[in-house]
Amino acid sequence: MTAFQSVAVIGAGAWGTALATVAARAGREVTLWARNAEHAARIASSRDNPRLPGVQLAPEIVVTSELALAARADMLLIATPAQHLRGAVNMLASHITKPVPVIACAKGIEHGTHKFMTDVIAEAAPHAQPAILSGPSFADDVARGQPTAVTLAAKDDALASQLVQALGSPTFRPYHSTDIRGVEIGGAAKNVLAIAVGIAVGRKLGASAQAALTTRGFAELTRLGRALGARGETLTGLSGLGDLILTCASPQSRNFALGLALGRGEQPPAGKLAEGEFTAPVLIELAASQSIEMPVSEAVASILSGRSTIDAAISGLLTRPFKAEE
Ligand SMILES: NC(=O)C1=CN([C@@H]2O[C@H](COP(=O)(O)OP(=O)(O)OC[C@H]3O[C@@H](n4cnc5c(N)ncnc54)[C@H](O)[C@@H]3O)[C@@H](O)[C@H]2O)C=CC1
Ligand SMILES: O=C(CO)COP(=O)(O)O
Repeated sequence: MTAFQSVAVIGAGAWGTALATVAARAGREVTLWARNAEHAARIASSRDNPRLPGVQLAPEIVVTSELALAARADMLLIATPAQHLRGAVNMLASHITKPVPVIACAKGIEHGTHKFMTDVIAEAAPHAQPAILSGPSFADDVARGQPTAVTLAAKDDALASQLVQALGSPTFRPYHSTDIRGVEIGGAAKNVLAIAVGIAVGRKLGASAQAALTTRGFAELTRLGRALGARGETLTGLSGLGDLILTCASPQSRNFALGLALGRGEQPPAGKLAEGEFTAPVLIELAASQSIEMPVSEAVASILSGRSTIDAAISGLLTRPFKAEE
């Protein structure tokens, strides 16, 4: 018997919808909250969500736009885009009057503050018990019940374990951890690096370049992680290397797809959230504040901001001084 019988998912996009399905599969009572009443009513009656086409919502999932209803749950999953997480938690804060696990499911770093998602939760809802869920998991795969494994971290290991018990099932396997920061860094940085790799593939630089860029991307993710106190096993685990491998290898990733389009000189896919676009500038600010070199992420940020052309950025990376591998 789990301590967390009911689950509310805040944000009814692709990931929120997939996570609602996960929680229902694990036997929880599930509420999926959409901020738009019309959108909620449409999903509630059609049992599908245009953000996750072809996936039928289990009949027992309650879809609502009433925040008070969702906020009653034993645990809350926040599945908005990273830059909207504070707004969502601010709305919930007055309902969180006792310790309740609030799990960040977004991947990113807040603009302006350089804060990671669990820090934003702690600040916006002081009674919340912040946790983070991240790892190689496309919403579509997860919702269809394809096997996936992720990391779920909370400050308290016993709590992280209980949350894993509440959400886990044979096809969705969370591994518990207390390395919150390590999990957050992997999820945020891999999106930026996936844009870089997508650009290289779009420019037809070859499979060897794809492997080299992914690996050097991992080296810079690790450098930042170490500087911010992340554990090595987290960085090489599901939420670090695992998610980087997935996202840097598949056009199913919206970040990779954005890079691919840029590399080919095409228009990026419309209406698709690519978090790396928002994370890139804040990631390099954060790295600079720690005196950490992140040349691949820096190249992505300069291309996205128009400070550099793709060809100049590639040439800049290829003509860096030779150095020891680290
Ligand atoms: N789609 C995926 O495969 C995965 C996505 N994620 C992460 O989940 C987060 C959300 O991504 P998706 O669901 O894919 O994006 P999406 O674009 O499909 O959906 C985002 C949803 O958030 C809602 N939203 C925006 N601001 C809100 C607010 N203030 N309050 C409540 N709802 C709000 C939007 O209406 C939309 O329904 C991102 O950080 C992404 O990196 C993580 C793992 C997998
Ligand atoms: O985070 C994800 C997979 O783990 C989803 O990747 P994209 O946001 O690039 O689609």
